[in-house]
Amino acid sequence: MIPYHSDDSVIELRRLHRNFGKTRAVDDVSFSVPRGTVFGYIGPNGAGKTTSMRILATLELPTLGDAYVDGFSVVNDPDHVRRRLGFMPDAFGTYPSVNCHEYIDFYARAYGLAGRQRHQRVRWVMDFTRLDGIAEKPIRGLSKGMKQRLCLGRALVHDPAVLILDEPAAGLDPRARIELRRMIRALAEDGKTVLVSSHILTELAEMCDRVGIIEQGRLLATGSVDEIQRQQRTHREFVVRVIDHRDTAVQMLESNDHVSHLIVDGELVRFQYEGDVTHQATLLASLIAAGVSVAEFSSHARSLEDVFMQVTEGLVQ
Ligand SMILES: Nc1ncnc2c1ncn2[C@@H]1O[C@H](COP(=O)(O)OP(=O)(O)OP(=O)(O)O)[C@@H](O)[C@H]1O
Repeated sequence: MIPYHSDDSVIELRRLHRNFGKTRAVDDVSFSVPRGTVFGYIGPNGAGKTTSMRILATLELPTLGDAYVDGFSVVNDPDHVRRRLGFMPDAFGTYPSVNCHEYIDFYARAYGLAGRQRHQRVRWVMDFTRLDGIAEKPIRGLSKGMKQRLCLGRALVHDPAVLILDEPAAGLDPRARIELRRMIRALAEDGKTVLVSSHILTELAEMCDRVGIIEQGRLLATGSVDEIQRQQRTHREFVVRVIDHRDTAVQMLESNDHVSHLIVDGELVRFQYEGDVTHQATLLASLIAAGVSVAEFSSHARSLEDVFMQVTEGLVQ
């Protein structure tokens, strides 16, 4: 079978749909991930991340559309896909009395590795994921961070070109999260292509080259974290402190086409403003010309969490 490649994309979702009864778990999602890059798949609970990842891992079939891993279709060539892909699910099936080394070795055998090649690969995985210090420890005694490293090790054992990691940082302490980020970046620098999910944008921001934000099955925005932040900057948050003629100020702001989400909080009037700096200057001048006493007129850049909240309110659709 000749693989399909539209460009240098190693992961590609093309108009992917997956329905469960009336639930549109994945609703017309398309994006691609170039070789050697990390793509963050971000969305709230129930957004459709796991379903898309399970389709890529050939554990679920799409209702419509297709997805490609290294050019091979998950629908038509699942065997080729499986050989190229390591999947780290969000739930970890445990074998409590098996130790870490036995677990990784078992998966190496399951992937058909034998003899010296298996020995070397298991050693590499144990070293890379820092499991070698706890090689003899039974799985039942592992911390959450150790279990996540073991699960990542399992996904790496057959040296796949593509990694699909479903919420790998969930429940990790800050140190374990930093270690995970380093490992994922090292894998990308080694040429692997990574799709990693989370419901927290800040958790992924530093490790991802690009991110996609998904909600209710629909992809709302894609781009680098900077690009997404810049797209949202047109909606800046403003705070105006009005010490006299507040009602006039509110009336003027409410009738301004660039103003939305206005909240009055004592002397403070907060709102979102969609307009460039010239419009902002005109707005301030017109408030003062109307006799409003403005003691403060300020805007602030939105945090990543604000951006996420705004995107997932559907403002970008
Ligand atoms: N096997 C299934 N049968 C019925 N509905 C399902 C099934 N799998 C997922 N869903 C539904 O599809 C939607 C998307 O779920 P999915 O698990 O893909 O979201 P998610 O973004 O991974 O969420 P979370 O962060 O909570 O894991 C949800 O409404 C979920 O209830």
